Amino acid sequence: MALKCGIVGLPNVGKSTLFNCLSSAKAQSANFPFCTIEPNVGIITVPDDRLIKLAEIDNPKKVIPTTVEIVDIAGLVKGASKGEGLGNQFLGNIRETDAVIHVLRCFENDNITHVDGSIDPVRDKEVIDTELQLKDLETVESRIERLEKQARHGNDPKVKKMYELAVRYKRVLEEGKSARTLQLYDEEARVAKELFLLTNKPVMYVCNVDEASAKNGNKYVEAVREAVKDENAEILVIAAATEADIAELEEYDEKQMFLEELGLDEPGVNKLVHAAYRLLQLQTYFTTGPDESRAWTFKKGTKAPQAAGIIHTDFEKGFIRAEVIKYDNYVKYGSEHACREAGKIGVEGKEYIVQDGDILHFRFNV
Ligand SMILES: Nc1ncnc2c1ncn2[C@@H]1O[C@H](COP(=O)(O)OP(=O)(O)OP(=O)(O)O)[C@@H](O)[C@H]1O
Ligand SMILES: [Mg+2]
Repeated sequence: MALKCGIVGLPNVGKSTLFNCLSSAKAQSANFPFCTIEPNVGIITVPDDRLIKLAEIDNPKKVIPTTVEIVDIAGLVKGASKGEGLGNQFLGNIRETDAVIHVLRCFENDNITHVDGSIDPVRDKEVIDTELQLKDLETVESRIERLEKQARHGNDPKVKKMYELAVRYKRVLEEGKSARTLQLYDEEARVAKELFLLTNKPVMYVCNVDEASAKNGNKYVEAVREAVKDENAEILVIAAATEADIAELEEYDEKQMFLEELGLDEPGVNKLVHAAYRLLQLQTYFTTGPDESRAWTFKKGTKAPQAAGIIHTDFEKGFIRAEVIKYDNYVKYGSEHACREAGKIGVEGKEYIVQDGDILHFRFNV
C-alpha cells in the first residue's frame, strides 16, 4: 500500500533540512539552489503515545511502530512545467506521491540565496501552484484530445464521463485554480483519479521560520495564513534549521531543554509526521500481547477483512471475524482477559469499518 508524501517547494527554502530532521537518513542540504536532484526517500516512524502505553501494559519482547513514507523532492522553478530546471523530472517525482507538503521560506537570512531575490512566501506559493497548474492543464488538454477521438469511434459511457470531467478541470485550471478546488461526488472523484493531476493531491503547508519565530510565527506566516485561508489546508510553523540542530543532539534531556527554550513541547517535525499521516488519510490499529505490541497503518474507511490482510493475506482470505477492544478500555482494564470479563470485546464481521485506535484480534481459518 505504502502511500507517500512529497516535500515540494522552490529551491533553497529548506526542504532537505526539514527532511533531515524527519529521517535518520542524511539528505544533502546546502546553501545553493538545486542541491537535491534525485529524490531522497525516508521511511519515517510515526510517534504514537498509545503504542508506548500498550507496551507498558503488556511488556512485550518487541515494540513495532508504524511508518510513513516521505520523499524530499528537488526544488521547482518558474518554467518547470516547460522543462525549466529539470522541471519534467521533478514534476514526475511529484506525480508519484499521494500528497504534498509545500514548504515556504518564512525566514530572513542574507546568506541564504533566494531564487527570486526576496522573501515572499505568498509569491513563492503562487509560483509553484502556477507551474503545477500549467502542467495539469497540459495533461488535461492532451487527454481531452484523445478522448474526443475515442468518442468518435464508440459510445462508451465511461469515455463520456471522463471527457466531461476533463473539460470541467480544464476550465478550473484556466482560471488559475488548482484541480482540488473542484467539488466532486465520490463516483466522479474515482474517475478523476485516473487523470493523475498534480494539483488534485491533498496539500499542507510548512512555514519554515527562524529560531525566534518557532513558537508564534512571524509576519510571513501571517501572510501565508491569509493567502490560504479558503483552502482548508493545515499550516505548520517549523524552524527547520533549528530542529535539525536538535535532531543532532544525543541526549533526550538535552533535546527537551532545547525545545523548552524555543517554547515547544515537542519537535515541530513530530507534528509534521502526524499531519502527513492525516493528509494521506491514514489511521492506526494495534495488535498487542506478550510477544509484540505493534501499530499497523490502514487507509481510513478500510473494512475488517482488508485490515487483516495488511498483516497477512491469509488473514484476509480466511477471515472469520475481528475481536475489537477500544484503546481506552484496554488501558482501563489492563488486559485482553479483563476486557473479556468486563464484556468490553466487540465481535465484528466483514462489514466492520476499522476505527483509529482499535486493538484487534483476527479470527481466521486457512
Ligand atoms: N529556518 C531556517 N533558517 C535559516 N536557514 C535555514 C533554515 N532552513 C534551512 N536553512 C538553510 O537553507 C539552506 C538550504 O536548505 P536546503 O538544502 O534544505 O534547501 P532545499 O529546499 O532542499 O533546496 P534544494 O531545492 O536546492 O534541494 C541550507 O543552508 C539550510 O541550512
Ligand atoms: Mg533539497
